[in-house]
Amino acid sequence: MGQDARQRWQQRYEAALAGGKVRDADFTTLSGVEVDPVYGPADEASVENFERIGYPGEFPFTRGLHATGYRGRAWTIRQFAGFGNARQTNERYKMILAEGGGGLSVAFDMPTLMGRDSDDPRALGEVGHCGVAIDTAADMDVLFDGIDLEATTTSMTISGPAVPVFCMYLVAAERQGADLGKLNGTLQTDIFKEYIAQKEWLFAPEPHLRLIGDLMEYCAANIPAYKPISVSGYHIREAGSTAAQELAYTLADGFAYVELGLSRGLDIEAFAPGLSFFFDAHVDFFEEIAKFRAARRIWARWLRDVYGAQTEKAQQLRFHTQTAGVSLTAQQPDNNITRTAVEALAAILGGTQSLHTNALDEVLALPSAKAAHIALRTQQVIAEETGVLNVADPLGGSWYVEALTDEMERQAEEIFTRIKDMSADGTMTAGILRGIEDGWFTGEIAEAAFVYQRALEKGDKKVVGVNTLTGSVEGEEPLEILRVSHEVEREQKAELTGRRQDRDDEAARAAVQRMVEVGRTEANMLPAMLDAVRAEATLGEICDALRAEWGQYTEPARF
Ligand SMILES: C[C@H](C(=O)O)C(=O)SCCNC(=O)CCNC(=O)[C@H](O)C(C)(C)COP(=O)(O)OP(=O)(O)OC[C@H]1O[C@@H](n2cnc3c(N)ncnc32)[C@H](O)[C@@H]1OP(=O)(O)O
Repeated sequence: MGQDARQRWQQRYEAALAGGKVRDADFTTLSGVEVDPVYGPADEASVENFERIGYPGEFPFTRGLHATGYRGRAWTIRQFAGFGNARQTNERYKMILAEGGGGLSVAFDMPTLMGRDSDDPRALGEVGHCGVAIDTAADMDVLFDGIDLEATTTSMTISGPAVPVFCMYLVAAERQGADLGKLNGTLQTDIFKEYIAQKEWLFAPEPHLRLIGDLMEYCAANIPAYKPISVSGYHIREAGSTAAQELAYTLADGFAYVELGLSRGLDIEAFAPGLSFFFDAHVDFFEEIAKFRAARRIWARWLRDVYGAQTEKAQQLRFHTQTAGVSLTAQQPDNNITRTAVEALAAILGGTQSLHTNALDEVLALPSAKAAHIALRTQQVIAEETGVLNVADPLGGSWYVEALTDEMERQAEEIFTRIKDMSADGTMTAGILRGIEDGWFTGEIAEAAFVYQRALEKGDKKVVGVNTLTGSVEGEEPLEILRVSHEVEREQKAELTGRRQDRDDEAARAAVQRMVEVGRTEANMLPAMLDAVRAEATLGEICDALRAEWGQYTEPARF
């Protein structure tokens, strides 16, 4: 790379400028000082292994994906939201978009996340509580009523029943008259992290991975901009892992999806850009920034050197970030605004593409409208007032941040080796599946959580309001909590009964049966699943049919 990395960056930047890809905005400090779009060493040769750092927009992307950084485009403000029924959530989305939110992010309720209908006895008491209840494509129509799906990028956080829910989304877009090939958005789909940390699975890994393979194939062929998998470290971290474990397990899961795509004969240049990532931004500011920078570098290196991706688009790690829910405290909850702001800043300085900031009351309940508003404004204050959009990777070259980035990478590589050592056939996939079966991941995470908890109890690590500076704060008012009425459940069940009555029942059942039959062949299941959804088959009916066919997953017991 040598001395001319800066020149290559300059050419890229100028090309972007000439192409109108740099926003027309004020890029000076508050006091009016002109600042460059990026900074680097005067003499690249004087920095050991400078090519591991480089410039933004160039392999290995340690300093970011784009030569222009946030001067080209700021991160997407994507607030995760959903509660009650589709109508209530639609109103919240319209509020988010009207207030400057850049994209949507759907939170589903627990029955939906588990592939159960709202009238399933197991859903009792849960309908609409931790997210929105979606039973059929008609609910999706209401969820996105008045929101142009072709023009809005939407993320859907669902993994077990991701594929049928995605089919409902496509059908809703189809009914809006959207060109499906132009849709852009993200589906979580990451089943590995369910087995490792979150535990919202439906079937055993094997049939599940087949379905995910079908989804990858379908999207790469038909909806090129869509990201069918959001490989998620967030839940691994929230379960108690360290930053390096979060990084390594997540990237290893990502490698396994690459292996899945390759095993299906898909073109890595076409499907790798559809793998996006989702990380936690915890409260240790510098460690988190280092983690994000290391993530980009490791991914680019492995995609190029191990899996043979040639194009930059296929080597680039794109990620969404959510501030750390586990860092929030029920004690002195107003302090959560401060924690969230610091964590958001870490994500931004780490070069995130998309960001959710938690509401101060999320430790207690779903966000109230006021708390959701403050969380949104937190991102906007950072974006509009602090100057962070002016300079790409402003901490690049900091001795501390570079050393910590190297350390994150070293630890992650060590973990990859341990996972590979568990693999019977040398693939990352076999190592991960073995680690899941043996409870290795859950054991490692539990151990890390234990070490941190002990440090908290000894007072080596501190949390304000919890183990230091405790007690009530003068003038603090009790929080107003959002409560979802049980009425929602009654209404949603009545709605579902009505839909079952209105549809051609025979046609819906036959379509589900056809989908099951396609599943017995090697053909892609998505077209048949789409037909079932068009016939208003419910999520529970589709998932039950697949559960009956493939069996349910039970976690191996571990003591
Ligand atoms: C905890 C909770 C739970 O479990 O309960 C959860 O899981 S919540 C989980 C919630 N999950 C999420 O919200 C996941 C969100 N994920 C995403 O939005 C995506 O996967 C993402 C991370 C790739 C971000 O996508 P995005 O569309 O918002 O942002 P992008 O950065 O891709 O930007 C959009 C377009 O602008 C382009 N672009 C961006 N910046 C620049 C620049 N400086 N110069 C030139 N072009 C640029 C990109 O290449 C892209 O174009 P082009 O498209 O042409 O390349």
